Amino acid sequence: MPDSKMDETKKKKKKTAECCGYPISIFFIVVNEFCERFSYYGMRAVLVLYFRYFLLWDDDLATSIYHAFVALCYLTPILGAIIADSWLGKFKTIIYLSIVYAVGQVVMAVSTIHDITDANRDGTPDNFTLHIALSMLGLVLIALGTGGIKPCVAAFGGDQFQEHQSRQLNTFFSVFYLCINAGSLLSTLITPVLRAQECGIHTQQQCYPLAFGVPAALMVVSLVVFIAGSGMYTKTAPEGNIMGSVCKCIWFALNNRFRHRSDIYPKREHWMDWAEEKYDKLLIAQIKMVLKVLFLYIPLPMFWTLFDQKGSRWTLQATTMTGDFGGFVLQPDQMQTVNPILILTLVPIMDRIIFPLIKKCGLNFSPLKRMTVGMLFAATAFIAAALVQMEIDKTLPNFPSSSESQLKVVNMHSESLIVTVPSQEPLLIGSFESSPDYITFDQQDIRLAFNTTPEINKDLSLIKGSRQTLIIPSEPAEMYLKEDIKSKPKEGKNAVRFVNGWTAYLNITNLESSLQPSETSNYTLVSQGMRKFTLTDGIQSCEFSRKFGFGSSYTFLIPSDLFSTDCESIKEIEDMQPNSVHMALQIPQYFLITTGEVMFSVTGLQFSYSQAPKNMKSVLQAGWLCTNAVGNIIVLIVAELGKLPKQWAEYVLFASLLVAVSIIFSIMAYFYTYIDPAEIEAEILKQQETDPDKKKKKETLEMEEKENEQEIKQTKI
Ligand SMILES: N[C@@H](CC(=O)O)C(=O)NCC(=O)O
Repeated sequence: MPDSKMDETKKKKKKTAECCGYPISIFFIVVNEFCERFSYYGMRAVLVLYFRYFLLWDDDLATSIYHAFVALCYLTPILGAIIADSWLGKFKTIIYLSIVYAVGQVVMAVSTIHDITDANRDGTPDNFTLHIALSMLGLVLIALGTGGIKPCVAAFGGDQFQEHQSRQLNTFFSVFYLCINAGSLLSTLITPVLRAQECGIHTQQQCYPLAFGVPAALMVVSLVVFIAGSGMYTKTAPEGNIMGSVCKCIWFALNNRFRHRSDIYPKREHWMDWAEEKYDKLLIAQIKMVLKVLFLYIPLPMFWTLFDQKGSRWTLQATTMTGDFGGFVLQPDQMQTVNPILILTLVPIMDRIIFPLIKKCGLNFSPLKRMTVGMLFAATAFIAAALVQMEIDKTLPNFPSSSESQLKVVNMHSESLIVTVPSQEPLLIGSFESSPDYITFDQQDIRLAFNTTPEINKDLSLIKGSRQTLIIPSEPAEMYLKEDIKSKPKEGKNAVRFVNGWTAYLNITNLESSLQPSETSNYTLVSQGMRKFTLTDGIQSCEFSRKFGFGSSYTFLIPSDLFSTDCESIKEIEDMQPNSVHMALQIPQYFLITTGEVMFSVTGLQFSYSQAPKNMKSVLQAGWLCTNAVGNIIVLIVAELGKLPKQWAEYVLFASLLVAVSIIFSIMAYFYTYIDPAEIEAEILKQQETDPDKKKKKETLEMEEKENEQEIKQTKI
């Protein structure tokens, strides 16, 4: 850093106003972070639902685009860091990219207004392409904004502290993390509630504009708060195209090393020292510091690979559990809020009690050791998840394998039937009853015999890997196969369907279309709790109510005396039992992963700041965030493509991989020596002042740059 600039920064630092030992300016930064994280997590909480139920994408497309968006949010920090460190400085970068971010959120909110293209006023958009284009534009702007400012805000916060405030600096990173999680917790609770409201100009629909609009408003608030603190910040000036210089310097060192590969040249301590002929010692030293830390980051994505599965695999696991806590009911995706709640309690406990206690015991719990222990905690969380999975598996139905087929028989005929099934005892099925459970077949082509007069023999061709029900209507010869669901219904919902034994068509609430006599409806999904269905044939009607748990499936048989019994004669066949393992069993795994997160992530954030040279603080923060992006990409590739047949085995595999990676990381950490970048930089600057070669090197560099420029000009001519 040029001496004049360093003096300028020092002078500015002296002026910062303090409160309880902290610079007042950080108040604006943490409030800004709170609002920004509210905006980000709030939007994320309803994003998949928007894809699924507004844009009507299928599950796979919705989850892939969601993960790709999250990965992009953690890749763009590198762009933000380059802009900040080389061009605009952190302050301006945060302002400009926050504007991009807020615009993105507004575009996103606009894309969710169905009325803008709903010319026929049927409640659904007429021009999906416009909504998709707007939402993709919004998401790209959001990813650019949120990712771009992320490395700058943490580093900018760190810049507000002076040398004598190192204790407060560490506390700042913890408070910063608390704000992230307070924002995330509140928005994850609030935005789904906003979405559940109904709104619209021509027709009332789920209120996505409000669910996306509130995060957009919070982003504007975040920007205003940040600007409000403008007069109080310590702003370090950018130092020109530092990334360009870093790349050129590394390239030169590599080239020079290659040119001098013969043994006749004396070895140098570090390969970067081969840049000494041309580049400043300070720059070389700074690059060495950054490379050392980046090298250490190589194993870290594995932590995020496990951590980020709490939003996917663990939420899916929760859908196979019950969330009835007596006084309140927790939905599977709400289980994720346990993480920020635990962060809000664990960070102060760790900071105030656990870490000081460890220090008092004389143990050196250095940042890298903390991170290793954090990884091990995350691995244990996955072992806990595997144990929970084993408990769940015991209660799951016996679903068919890919080579098997399963069949159930439902008798809507007025008399009992004896059904002869290959390699089974004959089944006696009463009127309006079903066979006790699904029968599994290794073959697809089977022949069934029925004791009707005349006897019926039916050849069936079953679907491999499927569950089917053979419906025998009042006229047995017209029997037909209906495909059943073969996995737990999504999001902890319940799958229900009706078989119409009434003599006329029926309209039933929640069903897509009316049901003809003897027809079986498709499944409709209903949430947990008391649900009411109204059945009507256009003349008569009756109501049928039932309380549902989580993850069950039922076939309701409608008898011919439906209206005379006021719907009470409807018979239920339980195709899939409701979930019985309680979601509370997931708390230990959440506790372990969050403890791991506090040790790993909060420490990593501090470590990345403390070990970075002054002019590359944002770059290292970006490097740290990139580990998260790579982790997300690994989730996409490994977890989505390479599924193991047993979910618990996949959890154990991930836990083992993280243990292996943490061992490698601990070895790398053992050889890492902590540095004080400011001290090293000051030392080199001092040496350089007395170094006669320095001036010469600078002149050579300037001459080479001029020559390059001339060459470029000539080529243009
Ligand atoms: N614990 C997470 C927040 C969450 O998942 O709700 C966290 O702190 N992430 C770090 C971030 O910067 O968002």
